[in-house]
Amino acid sequence: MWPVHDWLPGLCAWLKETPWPQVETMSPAIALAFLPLVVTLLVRYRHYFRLLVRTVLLRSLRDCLSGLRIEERAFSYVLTHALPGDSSHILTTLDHWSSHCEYLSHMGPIKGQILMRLVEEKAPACVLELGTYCGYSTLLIARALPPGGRLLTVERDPHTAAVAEKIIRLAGFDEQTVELIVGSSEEVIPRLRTQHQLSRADLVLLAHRPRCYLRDLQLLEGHALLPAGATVLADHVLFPGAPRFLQYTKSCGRYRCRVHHTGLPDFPAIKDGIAQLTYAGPG
Ligand SMILES: C[S@@+](CC[C@H](N)C(=O)[O-])C[C@H]1O[C@@H](n2cnc3c(N)ncnc32)[C@H](O)[C@@H]1O
Repeated sequence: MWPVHDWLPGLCAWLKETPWPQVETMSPAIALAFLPLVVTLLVRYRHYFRLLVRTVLLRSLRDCLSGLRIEERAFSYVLTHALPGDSSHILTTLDHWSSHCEYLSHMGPIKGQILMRLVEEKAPACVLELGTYCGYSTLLIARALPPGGRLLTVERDPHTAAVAEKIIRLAGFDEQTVELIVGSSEEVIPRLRTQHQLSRADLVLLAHRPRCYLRDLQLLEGHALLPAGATVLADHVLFPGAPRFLQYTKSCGRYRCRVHHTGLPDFPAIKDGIAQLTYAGPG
């Protein structure tokens, strides 16, 4: 799940560009004159308001009413509707729940296709994912791994990780194939070699917090965990956006970069992108 403070600034950026009048000094007649502007903004940014309502207001209301977190509600739905051992069915069940019941901040099927296609094409022996959430993208990667391939996935929030663990095991992946590490990326990355026997990550998915992507990419470089030719995928590089990360990867001369343009799941009008980088080595 994206913390509100990650994406709300992006939403507000457009509104900030508008020169708002000094309300306290305004007469009602002038205030009324601004009504068309307010209506125009509401219409123009309706998709962002709808997203705000679904991801913050309705979610908080349901959390209060049910006493459960959204991840736990998603898991209950999966348990009662999906076929155990069938990762494809679990993925479509999560998509269905997100579209028809409650909006889940997962990767969704369109970006999911890009991710799966790349994993199949690159056939990585070791994959590292930062930001497991409910395990949606984890299942996509695990399904596409070559025989003997290994996936390490890192989730900071222990409650979310507990749900992801159950979904991953329900789909039939054992701990040899998919290892879930509970902890924050900046603490886990330096311990990957010694505590988790990961000497290189052939493919990395950054899906945790766009504002941490640059720091964590540099940590991976610094700990020599990226072999030359490694693929790094970074989700949400356009919304909420990771401008410093994109600028670094384009200007440092060690990455080939391409952005796949997509929309958010169920909000195609909100433009987003997934960056695909190829690491050339320390140079
Ligand atoms: C947008 S969700 C990931 C969605 C997931 N990849 C999917 O498609 O289902 C982001 C997740 O990253 C986790 N997270 C945020 N910062 C993190 C960090 N520094 N290290 C590890 N996990 C983090 C959040 O708790 C959240 O569960």
